Amino acid sequence: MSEIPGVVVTGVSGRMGQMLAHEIAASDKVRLAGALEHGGHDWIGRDIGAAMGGAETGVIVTDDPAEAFRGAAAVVDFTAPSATLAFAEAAAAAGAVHVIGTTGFSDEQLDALGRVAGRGVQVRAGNMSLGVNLLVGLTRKVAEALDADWDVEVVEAHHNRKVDAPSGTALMLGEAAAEGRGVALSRVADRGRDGMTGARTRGAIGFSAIRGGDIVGEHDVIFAGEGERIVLRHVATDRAIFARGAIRAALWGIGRAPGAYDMSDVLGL
Ligand SMILES: NC(=O)C1=CN([C@@H]2O[C@H](COP(=O)(O)OP(=O)(O)OC[C@H]3O[C@@H](n4cnc5c(N)ncnc54)[C@H](OP(=O)(O)O)[C@@H]3O)[C@@H](O)[C@H]2O)C=CC1
Ligand SMILES: O=C(O)C1=N[C@H](C(=O)O)C[C@H](O)C1
Repeated sequence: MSEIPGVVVTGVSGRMGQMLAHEIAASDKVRLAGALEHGGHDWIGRDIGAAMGGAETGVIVTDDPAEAFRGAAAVVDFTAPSATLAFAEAAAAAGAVHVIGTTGFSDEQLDALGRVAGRGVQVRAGNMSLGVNLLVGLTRKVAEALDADWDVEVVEAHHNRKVDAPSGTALMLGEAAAEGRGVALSRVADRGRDGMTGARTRGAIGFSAIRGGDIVGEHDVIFAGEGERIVLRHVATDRAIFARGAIRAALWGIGRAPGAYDMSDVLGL
């Protein structure tokens, strides 16, 4: 019988890190093989189960990626762009699948990640949930069917600790709308209205971000026409949906050829 694949969680004290550690512990398909935090974090050297306020697991939190990734089948990473770039190199060197949930990358950082994908398996998505990835397909389809008389607006809402905007999900949805219209998002995105902006540009894809309280993640894609409006909506109420998607991506990536994949590959959409 083959061994259950070992998965390392980076940023393990974070909102997603802790959710991942719980979901992996509850899974019979993967096991927690390592837990990582940055140098100086007060969880370093502690058992991850105890640090999270539960029973000991035998997995000690470390700040050394090379040590944590050695022998692991996958690394699940929901941290910050600069940390994820370093983890990409370390995961490729260790031969581990790198599942990237981190958002907020610059174009240069995405190029750098792409270069590492020549040497390792990366599965990256701004949203790992089944619902959002279905919504991406719906958005593309609706955008294909409508012309630029229909104004596209992506509105997202998140908790007050989120540091990047627009959200990774909003950008996925904007990309899908742009693809449906056959245009490059970079040419039509309208990402920050304030003051005397002038009238809306025909064909623009607009983005708005709400930040408040403990909102897990909500996304609307609005197609606003003359006399009618279509609203496609996803509401996340539990971060477990992202963690389960990430575990599914980790299992899917094992044994694949090096390259950059996303959740549509994992889910077969
Ligand atoms: N793709 C998806 O489905 C989803 C993506 N996300 C994205 O995941 C990311 C994390 O979100 P969230 O969990 O809410 O954020 P948190 O701030 O709660 O967690 C991030 C964690 O990463 C740690 N960290 C930062 N730098 C390093 C490093 N160099 N080495 C190790 N750990 C590090 C942080 O430590 P410290 O706090 O000490 O800085 C923190 O514990 C964001 O980019 C978010 O947008 C979130 C949910 C779903
Ligand atoms: O930071 C978050 O919380 C989330 N981030 C992702 C994003 O940027 O879209 C996914 C989800 O919406 C939660």
